[in-house]
Amino acid sequence: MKSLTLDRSASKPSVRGGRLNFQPAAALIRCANVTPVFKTGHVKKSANVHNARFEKHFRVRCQPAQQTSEDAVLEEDFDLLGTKISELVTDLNEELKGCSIYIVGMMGSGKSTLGKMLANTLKYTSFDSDMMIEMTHEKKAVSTIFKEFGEDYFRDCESQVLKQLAPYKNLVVSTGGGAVCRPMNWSYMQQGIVVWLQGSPELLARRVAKDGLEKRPLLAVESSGDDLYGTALSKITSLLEDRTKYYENADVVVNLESLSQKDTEAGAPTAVVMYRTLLGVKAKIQATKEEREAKRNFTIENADQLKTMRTIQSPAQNE
Ligand SMILES: Nc1ncnc2c1ncn2[C@@H]1O[C@H](COP(=O)(O)OP(=O)(O)OP(=O)(O)O)[C@@H](O)[C@H]1O
Ligand SMILES: O=C(O)C1=C[C@@H](O)[C@@H](O)[C@H](O)C1
Repeated sequence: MKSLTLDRSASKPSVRGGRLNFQPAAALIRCANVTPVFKTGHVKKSANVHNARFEKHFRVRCQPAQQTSEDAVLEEDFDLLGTKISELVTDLNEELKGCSIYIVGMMGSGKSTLGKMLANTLKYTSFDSDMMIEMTHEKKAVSTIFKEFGEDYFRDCESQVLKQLAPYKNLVVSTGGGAVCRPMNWSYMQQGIVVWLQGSPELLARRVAKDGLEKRPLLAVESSGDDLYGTALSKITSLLEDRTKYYENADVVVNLESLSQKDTEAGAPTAVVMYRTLLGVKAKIQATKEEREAKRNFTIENADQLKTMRTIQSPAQNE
């Protein structure tokens, strides 16, 4: 299989056979001074990695970060919101044990914005996969990389970045909107807790239209005339239809809509989104613990239960 070698000094990335090499991203990670759970290369698995893999098979799917009537109050009262967030963070710092958080969602859902705030709050290190790809490509923008090298190449870079981040703890990683579409990327992201920022196409389109579509190559291609909102809305609607099945694999779903009249257009403020995220992460950890406990305490209580269980025959029985 051909692989990419990205060289900081090369004007164009080269493609050659052999092992994948993505040194520039590794350098960025080293600069951030974060510690890996295990070293890449000779994989010496620590107990934490083993646990992460173990839990992957017993995931509690899509823990929704429920909105409550209290949310509306918190959107109006940021002092109270700050207190609630501090309380949650104190609890979570104990329970997370450094488990990384991966943020997924469509363009404009606020992954980069939330990622920085969340990392700051949890005292984690924030990484933005789009930004890492840009920094390792002579500071070429994502849209330029799409134009010069194509989407497939960009997706390979994205997978490489996620692969390199996977062994590390204490990270908040804001992923690219399309990262969820490659199954391999899930094996990297599921080393941590995956949070989906879910917003309506209308909300997302309003946000990206406000930014302009140029820096989002999948929207810019389709851009027609001055109706940025209409262009964004139709493309986002169709992308979301294709991608929802992938986003639904997330551990936590956070609704971006606002409950307050004044934020209806823009969506819930980032601090509120962070509060919902922390609540969802806490619920996910709790649900995983309960699930594990239930498996540990599993007992056969009556004969009916046996009918629904698969049995494995020993070789002697087969003879
Ligand atoms: N909670 C929020 N309320 C209002 N606007 C927001 C909020 N969060 C982000 N935005 C705005 O939405 C736009 C997109 O945000 P951001 O770049 O963080 O999203 P993203 O999910 O990382 O997007 P992309 O995948 O396209 O890079 C920005 O203009 C940002 O300022
Ligand atoms: O939704 C997508 O496919 C993308 C989202 C951005 O974050 C970038 O990763 C890129 O523009 C592609």
